Amino acid sequence: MQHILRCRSLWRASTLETCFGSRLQVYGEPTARFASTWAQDAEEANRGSNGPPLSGRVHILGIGNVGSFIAHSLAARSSPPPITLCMHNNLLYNAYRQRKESIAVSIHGMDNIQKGFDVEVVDPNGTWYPAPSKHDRGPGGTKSPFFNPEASGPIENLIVCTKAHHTVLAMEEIAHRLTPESTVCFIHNGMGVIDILNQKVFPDPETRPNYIQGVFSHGLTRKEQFSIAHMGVGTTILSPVGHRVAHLTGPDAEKSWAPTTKYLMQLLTLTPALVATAETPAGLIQYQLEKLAVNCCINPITALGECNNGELLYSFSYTRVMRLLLFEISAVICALPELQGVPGIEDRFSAERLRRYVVSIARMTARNESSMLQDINNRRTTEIEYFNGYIVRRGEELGIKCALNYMIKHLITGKATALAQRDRAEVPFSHEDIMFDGEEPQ
Ligand SMILES: CC(C)(CO)C(=O)C(=O)O
Repeated sequence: MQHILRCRSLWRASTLETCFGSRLQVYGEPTARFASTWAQDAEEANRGSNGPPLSGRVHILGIGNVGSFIAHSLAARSSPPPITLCMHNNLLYNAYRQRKESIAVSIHGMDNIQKGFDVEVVDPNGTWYPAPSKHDRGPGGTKSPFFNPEASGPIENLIVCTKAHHTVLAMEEIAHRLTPESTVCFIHNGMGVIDILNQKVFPDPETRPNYIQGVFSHGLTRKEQFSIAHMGVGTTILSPVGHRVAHLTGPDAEKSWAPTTKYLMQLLTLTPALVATAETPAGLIQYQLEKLAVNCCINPITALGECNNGELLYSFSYTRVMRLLLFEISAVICALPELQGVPGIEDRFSAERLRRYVVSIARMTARNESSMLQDINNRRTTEIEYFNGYIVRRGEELGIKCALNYMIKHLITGKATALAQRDRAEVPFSHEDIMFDGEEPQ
């Protein structure tokens, strides 16, 4: 019998299966889609539209751990699309040049290096310029991309991996290059960013780009700038979201997507290293809320207690605090208007089920320092406004008082402020921190 691989639609019964497991089936002939290149995918996504052909280029903004991993994963495909890394200053670009214009991901201690990315850098006036490649610069060539006379043009596909609190600022710098035909895929922890973005950057629904939102759960740690270690295989759950997306499932939903959205969904779900799957908007929000509950408990308690994730499980006091926070979180989630009518919500988001979920994640990541503990220790802004702050805001809308989440939010902001004040009195400002973290100290 001849065994040939054939693909299914982007939609899957369960996002817990892995990308390969679900997508490859032993059937008949290989379909064009599975065997296709990015260029064929771009052509297929554009079929039937009156617009110009798609270039298939993917821009990535926010080249931290997640952004580097996504850029690396796309470049490692058998058919890598053209990729542009968008850098927010010259220091970051120089750091990239020092890394020989490559991104390294280490898996089980073995570095896999990917090259061939294009780069654009924004100047202090907000104009983006393509950085000259190694070949264009020549020996001893110019160090600054700003010498390039040609400003960069419109963007078709943008993946934004900045942290929640940087996203609006970062988008303000690039919004003029996005059109209603563009698609922006947001991947960050926390919730509520798109609402703020719509208020501040894209108030007019007609001119706003299309959005995809992702929930990312791969375990990554940073070795150096543009060099990360992949510690645990997770998933990337994706769904087009926003006012243009029909709340349907299956091929009917795909028909309502813009060509760039179809292309980006196709490209990401067919990038093996991402283990990416397509969900409905209602499905995605449930994954986001589960992750939010984890982040509302593990992140602030470990940041206040200065302990790793596993240590939370061996303290009666910390587990009490977690339980009490989860009562409020569960009450808010179960009352959210966007979830009303979705079957099983009260069971999935009961305080007890969320507690078991949080405990399982704390156990799986026992030796990790949470991202909030790292942010606090490195004097970076925390994501608290988009974790417990989001619960408090949604609770206020629904008439549910979340006093404990409010208190936790202020304990974190208070701690960050006190540490910043202490540092200002004691430690001189260092330019190296900006260069290597890509983030300004608070
Ligand atoms: C799940 C958790 C808490 C793992 O450390 C995380 O996502 C984070 O640190 O932000």
